[in-house]
Amino acid sequence: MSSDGGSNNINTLHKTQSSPAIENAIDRSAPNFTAALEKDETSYFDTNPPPPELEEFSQAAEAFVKLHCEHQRRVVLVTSGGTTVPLENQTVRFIDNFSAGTRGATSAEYFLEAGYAVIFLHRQFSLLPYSRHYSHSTNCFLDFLSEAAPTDAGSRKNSIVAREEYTAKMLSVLRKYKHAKRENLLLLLPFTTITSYLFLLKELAMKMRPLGGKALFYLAAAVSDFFVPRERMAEHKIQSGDFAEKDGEMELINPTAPGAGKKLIIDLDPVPKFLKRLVESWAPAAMIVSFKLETDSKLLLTKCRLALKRYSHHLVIGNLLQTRKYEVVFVDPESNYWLRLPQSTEEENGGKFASKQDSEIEALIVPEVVRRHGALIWDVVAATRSS
Ligand SMILES: CC(C)(COP(=O)(O)O)[C@@H](O)C(=O)NCCC(=O)N[C@@H](CSSC[C@H](N)C(=O)O)C(=O)O
Repeated sequence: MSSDGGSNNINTLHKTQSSPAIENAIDRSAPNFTAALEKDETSYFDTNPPPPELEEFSQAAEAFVKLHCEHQRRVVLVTSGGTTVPLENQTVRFIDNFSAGTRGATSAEYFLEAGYAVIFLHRQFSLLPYSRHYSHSTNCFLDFLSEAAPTDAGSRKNSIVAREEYTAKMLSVLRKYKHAKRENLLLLLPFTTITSYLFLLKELAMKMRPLGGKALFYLAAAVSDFFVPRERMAEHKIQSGDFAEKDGEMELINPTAPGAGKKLIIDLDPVPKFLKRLVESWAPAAMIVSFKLETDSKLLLTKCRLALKRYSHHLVIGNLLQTRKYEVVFVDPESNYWLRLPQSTEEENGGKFASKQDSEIEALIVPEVVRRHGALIWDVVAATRSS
């Protein structure tokens, strides 16, 4: 990947998808993306620093799991938002993975309504359950308030109705949020970098072991596939020119030499594919659901099936970047089928324009995941009774 003055803009990439730049972007000589083995796990966690908050979050998760074990409650770890790949140790630049956090935050609300306790491992400052309705919203609540009292009766009535509708919805969200906090049903744990995410995912999985089959992993976070190993990480901000000390001052070397405004060539290593370690070692009794994000519809099903084969977990939910808000595909070892929101049109709504979809796709996704999790728990109970 190079950033040489914008020649890699989206249009150029789209027209020349098979350009040399794209072909050479990935080192095909390296072995294919294989699932991480125990040695990869040891190597990664021994050579990368844990996040400073690891111990604090581990203790919070342990207390949270203990409380819900006592209540025989199911606990879901929802991961949400994108992980970053820092380019410098004192980070000024980083590579980010796309995710607003809508999938995770919305799903967490539906899991809470289904009676789960939720550990919400999320990208810092991304959308959160309940506050998502207002925190990043484009239709700011201030738009519903007017500085001056409306003059005519009609405007007065519309303004009151709008305020009442808005207040009613806000009260409903507020009551659910307050209940979740009062009953300690929602634990919010933030991450930023890919390394922090992986340390926390492993630690939380270990802390969730007492739940046995009542633990569910719902991996909606957009996880980096590449990173800069510590030994190749620049300590300070990467400079576009070279500097040297002269008479106690730092001076720019050859400011006019060719290549003075140098290209930035980034050399990334693949992130070990830890999903296999989660399935086999970190959370062997839990149900594990991962999401697969693609932009090319021709690839989606194949990539979902490849993930299932590679990681041997229970379910992959596939989605396309451009349609992720209203359709997903459930892929398990036996079958695959689509869940789609009804697409409302102006006519169907009696001429009253409705948004492209009338509800949230998570209202379909989460109940189906909950059903499958219940069936899995029952299978284990039945097997235990018959043995
Ligand atoms: C990110 C979105 C699309 C939601 O978007 P927002 O609502 O805006 O937040 C989510 O639905 C999704 O596909 N999440 C998963 C995306 C992802 O990175 N999936 C990985 C697989 S799961 S991460 C697995 C990890 N790399 C490993 O193998 O260890 C992939 O597609 O490759």
